[in-house]
Amino acid sequence: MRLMLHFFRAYPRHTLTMLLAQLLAGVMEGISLTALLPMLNIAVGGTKTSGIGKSVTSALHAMGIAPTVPSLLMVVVAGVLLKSALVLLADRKVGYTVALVATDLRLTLLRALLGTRWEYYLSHPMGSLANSAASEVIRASTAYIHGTLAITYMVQCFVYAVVALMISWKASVVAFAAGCLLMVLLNRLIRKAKKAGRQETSLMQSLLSRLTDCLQSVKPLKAMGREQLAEKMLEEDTLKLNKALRRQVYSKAVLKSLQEPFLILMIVAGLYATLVLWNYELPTVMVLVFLLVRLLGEFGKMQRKLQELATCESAFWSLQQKINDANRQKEPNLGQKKVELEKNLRFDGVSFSYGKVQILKSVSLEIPAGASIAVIGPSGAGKTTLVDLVTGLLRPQQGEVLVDGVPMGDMDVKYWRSKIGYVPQDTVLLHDSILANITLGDSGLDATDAEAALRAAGAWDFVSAMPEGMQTIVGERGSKLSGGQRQRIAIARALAHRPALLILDEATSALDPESEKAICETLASLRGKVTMLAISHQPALVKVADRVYGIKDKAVVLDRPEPAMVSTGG
Ligand SMILES: Nc1ncnc2c1ncn2[C@@H]1O[C@H](COP(=O)(O)OP(=O)(O)OP(=O)(O)O)[C@@H](O)[C@H]1O
Repeated sequence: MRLMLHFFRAYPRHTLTMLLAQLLAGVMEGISLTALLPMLNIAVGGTKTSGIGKSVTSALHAMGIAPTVPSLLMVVVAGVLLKSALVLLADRKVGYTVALVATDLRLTLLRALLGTRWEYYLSHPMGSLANSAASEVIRASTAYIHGTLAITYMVQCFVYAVVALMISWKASVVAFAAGCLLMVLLNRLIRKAKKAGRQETSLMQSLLSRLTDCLQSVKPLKAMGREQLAEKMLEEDTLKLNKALRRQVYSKAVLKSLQEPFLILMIVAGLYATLVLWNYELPTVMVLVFLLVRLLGEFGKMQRKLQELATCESAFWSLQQKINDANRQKEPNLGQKKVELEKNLRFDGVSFSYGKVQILKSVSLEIPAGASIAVIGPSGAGKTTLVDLVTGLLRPQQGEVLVDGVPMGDMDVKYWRSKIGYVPQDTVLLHDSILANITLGDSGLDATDAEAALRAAGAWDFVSAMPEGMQTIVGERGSKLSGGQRQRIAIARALAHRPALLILDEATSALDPESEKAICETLASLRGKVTMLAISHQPALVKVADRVYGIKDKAVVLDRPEPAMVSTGG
């Protein structure tokens, strides 16, 4: 029920309306039930009506209506109809709230995930995050339905209990004791379902993160005939998941099957007590038994809903933990200054370590605006790390990265990044049109901007030759294009918003010499129009650079051509 309190705080208006409608529906049903008593009394030719039944007949008298079988039946029917209308209102509110809960959870999760530091993505499996946005959100919002239904049945039980209490306190006390006994006996099954639900949550996370990894590398796996290894890995989690689901189904089935015999037992005991031990009149016995059946029936439903709530609850808390985790790792945007890269980009005594492993030590270098810079160095030397420091995805432990003299800490980093065009080594295109892959949904860019970017990237010839031109769908991860074509689209994407700095992170290393040569020519044509920072081992790309920096032993040295401009760390 902690979850329902949480929902109540988050959606007080929706939850209150729903509860109020349920309560009124319960009262309506209560009225129609109490009208049964005098009605049955009259029907069986009884002379006296006492207790709650008398209140109903008095109320009818006060309204100028004679308490006859038809008028009392009208009260019963009116009560039931009003109850149905109120239940409809409550159900509609629940449905809307569930959709709202799912939407809010998804948006909160997405905002939290997209706002985190870069390091967060390095340590969290993507499949598990995708699972949270898809299945955990559904399970968490379903928990709201189960929780509200459990409350609904609780309200109904309360109303039946009050009516029963007004008819016979003895019978009510016995029924209440029976309810408590049922609760204690079956609570174990609810705990079991909760445990199985937690297992389902963690197994789904593991399964989906493995599945994402496997699907991302399905080509090499298939090419090497190793897909059965992935299958084995996934099969293990799937079988464990099956076990957890079976445990859930089993505990649900046991709960359901135990409830019915208990109900029959209680009715038999109730009939015996009211007819034989307490000698109640037949109308009273009939109404009490009817109430008992309804009360225990609703009680059983409440338990089943509590059990389902327990199974889904873990998805909500897991989701909440991810949102809190991501928010704790929110990327700070401390500064306000907007930089354009009009003068230069500088590293001033920058040192960076991943944990205890130092990658760069006291690096100082300058990238003048408009220059084309290449950074070379052996694998693992720290080239990508250097680029991540330029984009502000990583922050140095010592020293400063400055743009036009403004330190990163004083900059509006998001604005700075909007001035960057970034082309990674492995371009992942969206399964969408070429146009959409270039504009990325930016409303400030249209087909003309995309065409200009495609021309600048040397991609216009092959795009315009396609039957559907820029509307051509590129396939999953751009699989319908060649590596060189994908890379040109990626360059066009990076150029479309007219960046001040174009970063190429090993952008040509996966290409054949022909495609590489063509791309280098494109990059040479951009020289002087945009500041370029290219990480590369490729001689072709190094040749088009004005300056080449080399990373060696954690330091950056000028490789060519102006050694005086660079100072290296010791
Ligand atoms: N998130 C990380 N956590 C810990 N160590 C890391 C992390 N990212 C990179 N490293 C380590 O930092 C070093 C530099 O990595 P980086 O990716 O910057 O090298 P690189 O010069 O770009 O290499 P390559 O040319 O192979 O891409 C490597 O030894 C790498 O193992």
